[in-house]
Amino acid sequence: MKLAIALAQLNPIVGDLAGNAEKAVSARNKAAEAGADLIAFPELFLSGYSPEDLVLKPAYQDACRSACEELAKITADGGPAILIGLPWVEEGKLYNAYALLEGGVVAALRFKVALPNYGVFDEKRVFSSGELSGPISFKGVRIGVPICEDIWTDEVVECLTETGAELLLVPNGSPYWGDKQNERLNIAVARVTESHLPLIYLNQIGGQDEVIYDGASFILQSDCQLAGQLPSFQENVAITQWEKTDHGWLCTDAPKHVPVTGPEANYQACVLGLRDYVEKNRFPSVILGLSGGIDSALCTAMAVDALGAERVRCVMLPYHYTSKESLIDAERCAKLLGVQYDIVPIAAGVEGVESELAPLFKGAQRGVTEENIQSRIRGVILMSLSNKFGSMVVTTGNKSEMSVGYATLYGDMNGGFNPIKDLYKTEVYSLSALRNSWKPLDALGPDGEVIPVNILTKAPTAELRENQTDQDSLPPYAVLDDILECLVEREMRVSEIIARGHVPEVVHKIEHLLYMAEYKRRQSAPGVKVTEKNFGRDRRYPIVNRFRDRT
Ligand SMILES: Nc1ncnc2c1ncn2[C@@H]1O[C@H](COP(=O)(O)OP(=O)(O)OC[C@H]2O[C@@H]([n+]3cccc(C(=O)O)c3)[C@H](O)[C@@H]2O)[C@@H](O)[C@H]1O
Ligand SMILES: Nc1ncnc2c1ncn2[C@@H]1O[C@H](COP(=O)(O)OP(=O)(O)OP(=O)(O)O)[C@@H](O)[C@H]1O
Ligand SMILES: NC(=O)CC[C@H](N)C(=O)O
Repeated sequence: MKLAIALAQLNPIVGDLAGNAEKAVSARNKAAEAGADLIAFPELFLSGYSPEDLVLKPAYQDACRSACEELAKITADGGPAILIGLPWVEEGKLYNAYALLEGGVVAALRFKVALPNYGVFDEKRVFSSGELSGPISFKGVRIGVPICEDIWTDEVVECLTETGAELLLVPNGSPYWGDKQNERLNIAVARVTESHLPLIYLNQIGGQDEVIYDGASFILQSDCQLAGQLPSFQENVAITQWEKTDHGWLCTDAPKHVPVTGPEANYQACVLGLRDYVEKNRFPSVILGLSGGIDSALCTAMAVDALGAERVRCVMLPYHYTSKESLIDAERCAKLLGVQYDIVPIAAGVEGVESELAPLFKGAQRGVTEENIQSRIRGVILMSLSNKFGSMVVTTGNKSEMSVGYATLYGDMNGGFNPIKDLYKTEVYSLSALRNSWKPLDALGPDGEVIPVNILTKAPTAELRENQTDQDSLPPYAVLDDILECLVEREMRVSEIIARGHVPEVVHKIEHLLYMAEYKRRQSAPGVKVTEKNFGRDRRYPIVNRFRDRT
């Protein structure tokens, strides 16, 4: 017996039920042409993943069900059956469901059992857990459909194996972070080893607010050999061929792409996250302040790779402290990337604000307040351009700055989305160097050097006062980033961090700054998640917090 299964690794839009159904129909048409018996879509594909609290709305639940019943009708044509995820209400309970659409009707339904409730997930908040159940029968083949988290423990697959599953097809909404693909492979290998069943791991791609899905779907034979691999960060409808042998089902043909990993994957995640945020929110274009520094240069490169140079506008906003070097570097970067570049001096704005405040500030010392006025005037100018032309402001604070509050509220923190929010400054440097020698396949920007080398080699400075460098108030970024990674990602004790060789006062100071900046992060724009613990959905700390680790 043979079976052709199409795998639709596609990019849905949350709430766009008609658009997602249309994508499903067009993928099914392709699958039909290729002679597929069945086409499978990722977790909650019809509703878009993750719908969060939207899924609690009765009107949305009804709309999802209607869209599913409409989609089912097309399967009356005898073409490929459809496996698709959607929210489903049964006896007053809301489930994360996977449906088989066959012969014009919803022929079978299975409900997710294991609801993830950690990190970026809150599924216990919105869904009821399904009962353990057996496989779906399709053309006499018993297909087990554990849904995403259902394979992260052994219980669900054990039940499917005991109830006669011949093949496992796992629909996923599995978010990207650095080493995720390895973790997925380990989990999948464990389930295959226990069950002796081949496993199809089908993930979606795309950005949904701060969370990025990288696709990278794969197929394991029952002996754990990798039988197929779909691309990372790209839509793909793959046809896979299956044959029943004496030893069970064997995948005889499937595409074998090479998955993207490491820094290249982080860069692609940032580009995809920015592109989907802009496109899915229907912005015509984006605008950034280009300072001649590395953060705004990398963000501009990412924006051009995501949207094309014609949809990216940069503005240099010089003041007295802006060096000639910055002006040259910013202009050169804009030229290399081919973006519109304007210069709008901020002196008149800054001086206007300062002179109005002069009577009130009489006798007070000049300092950070005046530095922040520069940043805020830049923010006003960028937001004015945004209002006038509809372009979204891209904000550029990296994870090191966001950690210690090294950014001005209502100033350079203005903006709608931040592609580098989860990249430490040291990674901003390494990804900038990487982009000068490589670009993603689907990048819309130019090849070769796009970030002038001088931007990579000079000392970073906010240029808010004479001869300022970031290191005046912060330890070198290599030290800062190591301490932050220990505190944020690894939740290490201060004593353990000191034992790594860091100066105690510095570690205590960074810990203090990290807690003190929580209020800023709560008001910050969302940005792409690339680590296991981002600021936003992952790391949820209180703002009022007197705890300091003195153990
Ligand atoms: N817990 C809390 N909850 C709510 N609001 C709170 C608060 N604590 C302070 N605030 C408010 O926040 C204000 C202080 O925040 P803010 O006005 O941002 O100012 P602040 O954090 O004092 O200064 C900004 C810092 O960022 C640095 N910076 C600025 C611009 C660019 C860069 C760069 O290199 O990228 C660095 C700058 O050198 C300075 O160290 C206070 O005046 C108060 O109004
Ligand atoms: N002179 C300027 N012209 C245009 N935008 C600016 C200017 N100075 C700052 N900005 C904007 O404010 C952001 C914060 O910049 P700042 O120079 O203070 O520190 P930074 O975090 O080191 O960033 P960068 O590396 O881009 O300079 C910049 O990324 C940029 O978007
Ligand atoms: N949507 C899910 O259930 C995903 C959970 C799973 N642990 C993952 O991150 O891939």
